[in-house]
Amino acid sequence: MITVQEAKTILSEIPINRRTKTLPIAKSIGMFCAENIASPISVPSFDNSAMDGYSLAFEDLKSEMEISGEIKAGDSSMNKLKTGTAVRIFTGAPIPEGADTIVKQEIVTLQKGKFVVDPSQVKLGEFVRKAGTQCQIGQEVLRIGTELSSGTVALLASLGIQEVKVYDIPKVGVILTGDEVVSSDHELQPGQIYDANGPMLRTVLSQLGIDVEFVEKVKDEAEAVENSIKILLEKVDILILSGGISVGDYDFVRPALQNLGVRELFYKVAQKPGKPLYAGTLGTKTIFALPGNPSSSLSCFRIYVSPFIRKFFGADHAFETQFKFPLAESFQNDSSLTFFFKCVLKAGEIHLLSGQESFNLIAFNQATGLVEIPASNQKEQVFNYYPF
Ligand SMILES: Nc1nc2c(c(=O)[nH]1)N[C@H]1C(S)=C(S)[C@@H](COP(=O)(O)OP(=O)(O)OC[C@H]3O[C@@H](n4cnc5c(N)ncnc54)[C@H](O)[C@@H]3O)O[C@H]1N2
Ligand code: MOO
Repeated sequence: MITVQEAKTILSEIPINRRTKTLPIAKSIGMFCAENIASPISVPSFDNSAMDGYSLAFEDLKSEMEISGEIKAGDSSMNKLKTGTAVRIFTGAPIPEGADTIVKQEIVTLQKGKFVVDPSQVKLGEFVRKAGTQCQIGQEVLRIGTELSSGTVALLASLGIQEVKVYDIPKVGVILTGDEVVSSDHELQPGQIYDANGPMLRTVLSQLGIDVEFVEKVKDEAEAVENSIKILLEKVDILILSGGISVGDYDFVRPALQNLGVRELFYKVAQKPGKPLYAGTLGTKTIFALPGNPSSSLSCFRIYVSPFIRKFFGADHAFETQFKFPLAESFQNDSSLTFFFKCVLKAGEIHLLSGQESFNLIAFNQATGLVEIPASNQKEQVFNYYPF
């Protein structure tokens, strides 16, 4: 049995053949950039005013000056300042040739059509947005591997860039096992349970932007499980199985994967829930078998599968935990397993929820995320937190 960290390391080292595609920038949020982008223009492309006010040449500044014209945003930048005068100007408008300073209108009074100011309040070069201050033509503005955000869309749009090359999302297949599991449009017969993992996996995958085209329910029979895996593996990059990975007589998933030549990366992680987690590869394909208990499935998805999918997308540090918080009340984990507890993060502290059993989903409904409590936690002050 391996540790949580060992499992993460193994998964983070699986080589990935990323595909790329080109998307309109507005559809690229959450994807990762697959190209370095240099700016095709300088921004701003011309010196312009950061304030509504008056533009002038600082060396000609006097307490009273003639106003020789007006420039508004969108006017041509070919205006030339008449020496010794001020020009009315608005935010974003091009600074006229010969001017180097903007005086904001709040400190100016107009007397008989003239501009009147206290010169001691004006600074050379103030409120001028110089050409190229955001970026120069040819300057690298986006690097490969950057996650695209609404901020990125604004940046690229400001440069006149309409499309961006990103890493493509993986094709994902899901196979549900368990003869007792039925969908919610059936009436429950004795011994049956409703399928929680199917809708849950569809939803968490769709949150990642992935359509699961192939959700199959397979019979708990060795041949059926093997066939189903074989067919689906041909179509997908990542295959997720739910259930049938433990040691019972009807747990056919692991032998089926072995028969199909899947290379086992690990089976069983020293954690609760989700101890019987399996991961393997076949060529460029990665296979996860999640333990059937819904809580174990969701927990393993969040801790291992979701980062792996994000790595496929282009997130190079997807397995690094970003958040650490203290527990509101101390908890001693005396077992040899790492616990992933459903919890609520509130005011910077983690509150553990009651009802942590693997079959119990009540706490999942209330949880904002999972907290990782390592085995024999003696000295930890803060704990890894995985938001949903
Ligand atoms: N002798 C042992 N038995 C078990 C061990 C063990 O180490 N030794 N581990 C236990 C742990 S921990 C877990 S977790 C489960 C994992 O078992 P499987 O992956 O084989 O899952 P199943 O047996 O198929 O199902 C477990 C449980 O979950 C329910 N289930 C399955 N699929 C769904 C679904 N789609 N929606 C809702 N619920 C589902 C299923 O009915 C079972 O109750 O093994 C323990 N046993
Ligand atoms: O670890 Mo199992 O996932 O406890 O129920």
